[in-house]
Amino acid sequence: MSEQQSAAPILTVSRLSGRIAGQQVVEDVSFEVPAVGVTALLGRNGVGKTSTIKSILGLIERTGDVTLGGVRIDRMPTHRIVQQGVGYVPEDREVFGSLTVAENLRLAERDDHPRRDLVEQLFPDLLERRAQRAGTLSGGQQQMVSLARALINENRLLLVDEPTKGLAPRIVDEVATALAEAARTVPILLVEQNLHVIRRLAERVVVLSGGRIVFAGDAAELLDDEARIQRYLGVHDAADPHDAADPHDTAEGSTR
Ligand SMILES: Nc1ncnc2c1ncn2[C@@H]1O[C@H](COP(=O)(O)OP(=O)(O)OP(=O)(O)O)[C@@H](O)[C@H]1O
Repeated sequence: MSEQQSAAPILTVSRLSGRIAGQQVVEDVSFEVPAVGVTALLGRNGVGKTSTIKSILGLIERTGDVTLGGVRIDRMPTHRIVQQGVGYVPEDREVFGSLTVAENLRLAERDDHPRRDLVEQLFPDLLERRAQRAGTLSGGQQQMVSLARALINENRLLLVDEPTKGLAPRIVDEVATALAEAARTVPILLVEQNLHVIRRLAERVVVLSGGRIVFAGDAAELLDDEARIQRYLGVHDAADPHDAADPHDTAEGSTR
């Protein structure tokens, strides 16, 4: 077992279930996230990855035990979970489109000493675009804003949901590089479909299938097993590392 995996978990999820509009979307799921590195949460479309993240955050009705650094958070409202040090980068980015990049970042600042230097170092492009309205940024740039909003505070864990979805290959690489840098400062639970990105970033993977965890362990062990990848994810680990990406990186990232 690697040193990283032997570290005490930062997040423990035990018998977690989640419901949306009375329908069970997460069923009795248990897994751990180590206190260092990237853990990828994988599974076919619609299996409940986003709903698992939302259940952890209390964004949907849930039951089960969730502990952060040994402290139960499953009875807390979302804002208290965030105050405990859980950063969230949602699937649809959710930047404020009519506000500037700088305003988006300022609104996210929670700490007395926001980590502006880190954000500027990780995302120099955002520094140049600080006066630009976020709604006019490309999808990749909006993803950087969303990541920067989570990184500006000192968090104990980041929950990052499909950060490369719909981005062009070059932008996928940039987002992956930013995540790799971020992972040096904070553990990350990452929902991601792009196997190339998972291979690059994740030390550990947790796979959801049929409502259950069917694999939890070394990323390399799963990624080197073509038959299991096909069975669990329904995809090949294709030679073209970017085959999951949309060829267009447009300014269509969601805004509000
Ligand atoms: N707001 C909602 N109302 C009703 N059903 C929902 C809602 N959101 C999600 N679901 C259902 O919950 C199930 C799990 O969805 P979820 O988005 O968690 O899956 P996922 O694994 O993240 O999928 P994907 O990889 O496609 O993003 C799906 O069957 C989905 O249709």
